[in-house]
Amino acid sequence: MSLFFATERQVAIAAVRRACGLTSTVFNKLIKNETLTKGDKSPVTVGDFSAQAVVNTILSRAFPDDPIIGEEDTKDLRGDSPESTALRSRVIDLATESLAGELGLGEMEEWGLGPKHTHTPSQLLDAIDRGTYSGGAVGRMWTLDPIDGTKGFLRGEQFAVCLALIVDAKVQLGVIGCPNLSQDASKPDGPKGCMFVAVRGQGAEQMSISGANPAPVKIPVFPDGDLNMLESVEAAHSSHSFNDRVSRHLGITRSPTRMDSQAKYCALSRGDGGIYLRLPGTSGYVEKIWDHAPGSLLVEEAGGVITDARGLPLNFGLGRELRENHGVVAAGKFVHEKVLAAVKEASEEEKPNV
Ligand SMILES: Nc1ncnc2c1ncn2[C@@H]1O[C@H](COP(=O)(O)O)[C@@H](O)[C@H]1OP(=O)(O)O
Ligand SMILES: [Mg+2]
Ligand SMILES: [Mg+2]
Ligand SMILES: [Mg+2]
Repeated sequence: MSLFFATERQVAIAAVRRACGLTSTVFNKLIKNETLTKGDKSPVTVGDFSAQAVVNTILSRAFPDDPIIGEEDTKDLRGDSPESTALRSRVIDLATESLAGELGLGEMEEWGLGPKHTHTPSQLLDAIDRGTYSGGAVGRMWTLDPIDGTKGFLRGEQFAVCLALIVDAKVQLGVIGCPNLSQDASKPDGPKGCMFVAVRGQGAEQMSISGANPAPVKIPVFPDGDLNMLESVEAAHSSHSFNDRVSRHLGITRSPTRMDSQAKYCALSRGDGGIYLRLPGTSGYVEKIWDHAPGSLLVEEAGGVITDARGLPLNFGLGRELRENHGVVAAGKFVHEKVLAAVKEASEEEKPNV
């Protein structure tokens, strides 16, 4: 096997693993005033901020020249109000505790990481703000969603820690940690917590969050009548009624599986759902690159196809947003074209969706 991106893969797995551990700690201890509502009305918790501090600290030590496009920034943490001060100190404590753990990376010492190294509060806040890079079509850059599906996280349902390496607008590596996803889809009450790792040209695999039981994932060929749709829980994030219409065109009778976050891409990659469809609602929200970069590579490396609703490739080279894309259609390679045709038919019936 080619060893392209071997170090990046190892570091990204270690960083996502650490952040997954942190999110579980936060969930068990989250108190009411540790959640804020951002300008776009979406929630953000101490978990989102501290997970971004941890992942960005690890990435910046291992790859000091790589810029990072992360979802969060410290605007709400740097103020002097009692709320900001309390939030800031919780974020710093959580990140400090998480970074003090063993990372299992050979170069840890050399990079100034691991149990022997401390990080000052201002270094941790600056690490969060390493995520403010504006992106673009040229060069290496990481993109991070420290908690994708914050609403799912708060409900105790699906969420994901999502990290990808983009080089010249192409996703080369993607790691998604899903602490609440069943390791075996056929045993929903069995052990939970999986990580999905994809490297371009090297395939996709699932493992436990600790790295145990790695196994390749592949989208199966679904017999007709066995397909089903994966979609958001939040109706405001994508149109459920449009998906129903597409399902009718495809003759799908099974009810959709609703799940928060990029866990949907993970489910698709292992055949736990045949189609992921995400058409914009009416709010004018533009999708962000960190919400699709690792998931898109996972789907491709698992043998699937991903485009927008018009059949165009997702363009990760236009900055922080997928500005020129319209929705997302992901499915196995034998199904994708049929889904696009059904989306077209459905949208002709239901302007103004596409
Ligand atoms: N109005 C919106 N429309 C679409 N997606 C949104 C909107 N607000 C937030 N999101 C983002 O959509 C993703 C989750 O959607 P879903 O779970 O439905 O797939 C998350 O990345 C979430 O951000 P966040 O990372 O803050 O949770
Ligand atoms: Mg958010
Ligand atoms: Mg997020
Ligand atoms: Mg997100």
